Amino acid sequence: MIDPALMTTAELRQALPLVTARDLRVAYDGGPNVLDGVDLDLFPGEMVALLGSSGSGKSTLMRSLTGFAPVSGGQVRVAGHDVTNLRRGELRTLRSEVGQVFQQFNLIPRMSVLTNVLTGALHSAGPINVAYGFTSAHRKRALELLDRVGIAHKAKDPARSLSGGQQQRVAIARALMQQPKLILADEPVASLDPKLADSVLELLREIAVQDGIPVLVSLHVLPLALTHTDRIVGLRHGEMIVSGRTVDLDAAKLAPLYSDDVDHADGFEGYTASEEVTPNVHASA
Ligand SMILES: Nc1ncnc2c1ncn2[C@@H]1O[C@H](COP(=O)(O)OP(=O)(O)OP(=O)(O)O)[C@@H](O)[C@H]1O
Repeated sequence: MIDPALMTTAELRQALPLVTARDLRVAYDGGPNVLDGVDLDLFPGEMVALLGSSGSGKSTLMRSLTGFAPVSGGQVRVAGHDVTNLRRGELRTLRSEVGQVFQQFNLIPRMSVLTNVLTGALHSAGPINVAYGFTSAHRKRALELLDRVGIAHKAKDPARSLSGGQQQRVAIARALMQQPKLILADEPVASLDPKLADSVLELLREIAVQDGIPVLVSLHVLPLALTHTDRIVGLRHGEMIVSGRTVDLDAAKLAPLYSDDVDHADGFEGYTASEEVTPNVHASA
């Protein structure tokens, strides 16, 4: 290991996790733990897949990182915030620092693409008039981000007129508008065909690397996780039973995540990491 005293500030920043969860437990309404002793580190610049069958706790884990889950034990730190013990007003700051991308894009359909991206600024700017309250600097930045995600030419179009892949790019630009320290993407490609899914995940990975932030992405399609991420963590019944570098993992090593999931179990038969698409696995997305 390199002596920390010899590292530059930038190197130190890369080496420190932006997110740490230790022995994290979550229980809804006094029920059983749906997350049970989860440990997680997320480092700047890496794209990490979160896998697990339906109900294993993927969304709950993401919600725990933004203070939306009823944590019953353990610790969570995100970008310097102690999420389980936030000071007054700190929750808003935390949420403004975490960009979120969802399966259904969550755009305002009748508003323009540009306005949708601008709404990303509301997290830090507070309640301002959506139509007239943005500064020219906001608009300039939103247009730059649309250019970055490849759809600046659609800026004036209503969001509803865009394809699914384009809408997800708008949602990513909106998340970037927050200048996030972390991006959480909850099944961001589950509504897209495989080719668009590849391109959206490539974009997210590029952002992780170029902006030096962690991107945590939950996925249902194993080949996508094996192709597009640096690390994979996997939940089963709320416990993290897989955690490793993607290059060290394959479908066989990930199979225990889905051992009681009939759809995925079928999808593993004859699957190797080099196959681009496993129909049964895709069918369940
Ligand atoms: N608001 C809630 N109230 C009570 N139980 C909940 C709530 N949200 C989730 N759960 C339960 O917590 C467990 C984990 O759910 P979660 O949505 O985190 O799983 P998931 O892995 O994201 O599933 P999926 O892949 O289907 O989205 C499930 O048993 C679910 O029923």
